[in-house]
Amino acid sequence: MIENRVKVAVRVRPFLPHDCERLDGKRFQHYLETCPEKGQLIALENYCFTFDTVFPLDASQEDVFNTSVYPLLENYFSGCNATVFAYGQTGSGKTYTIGTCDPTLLEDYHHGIIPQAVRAIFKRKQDIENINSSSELVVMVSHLEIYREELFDLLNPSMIKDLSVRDNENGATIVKGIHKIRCSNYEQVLECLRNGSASRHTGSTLMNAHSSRSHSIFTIYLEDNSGVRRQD
Ligand SMILES: Nc1ncnc2c1ncn2[C@@H]1O[C@H](COP(=O)(O)OP(=O)(O)OP(=O)(O)O)[C@@H](O)[C@H]1O
Repeated sequence: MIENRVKVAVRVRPFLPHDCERLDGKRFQHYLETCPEKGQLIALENYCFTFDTVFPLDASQEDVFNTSVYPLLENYFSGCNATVFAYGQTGSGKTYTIGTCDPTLLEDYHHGIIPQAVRAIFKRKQDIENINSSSELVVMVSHLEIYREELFDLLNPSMIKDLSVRDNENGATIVKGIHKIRCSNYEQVLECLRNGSASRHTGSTLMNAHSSRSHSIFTIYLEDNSGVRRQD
């Protein structure tokens, strides 16, 4: 049986203090019920939907990372691409879960997918280098924003006009002209994430006072410059 390569995980964010204010004294009621054991979400007590994973309401950032993202690192270190993307209405918790907010302002417990993935990548890179001293793994990052159909290089804001989406000779879709920054440690990647996120278009919506009004793609590239194809 071929395993489905696209996996869908559902996270329902808990009620927050500002939700209570909006309810104006009315009783709390979640119209969604989660049933993590069966991977099901029940809406309005009647409609049942099944997904690869449904997280319990109290799932931590670490639970989400360990279940949905950590397993991808194995293939990532073997040279495969992996994408994690968050989809949902404004205020539903995409930014929080992906972790593009500045992690230095947050307790470790709130660190989202990107900071946790970066930590795991550098740890794994170090382990490989300890075993094999000729190993030369290079980490680079880019940060792209798509806003009103236009591309913005968040790590090089002055280069607005020169970006274009193309297929390369291997059939992969690339963003021509995007600036990649080489990073040697967790802190350097996080600085790129912080700087890029600060340049994003934001606004406020009825559901979220600090709403991202665009899509952003933070890419972590891993290059093996030792010339040896990795088997692990
Ligand atoms: N699982 C969670 N636990 C605690 N707080 C959360 C959780 N998910 C989201 N939040 C909080 O909810 C608020 C809205 O979340 P967030 O900004 O991530 O939404 P969003 O989907 O990115 O919205 P937008 O599309 O408008 O940018 C934030 O204050 C965030 O800290």
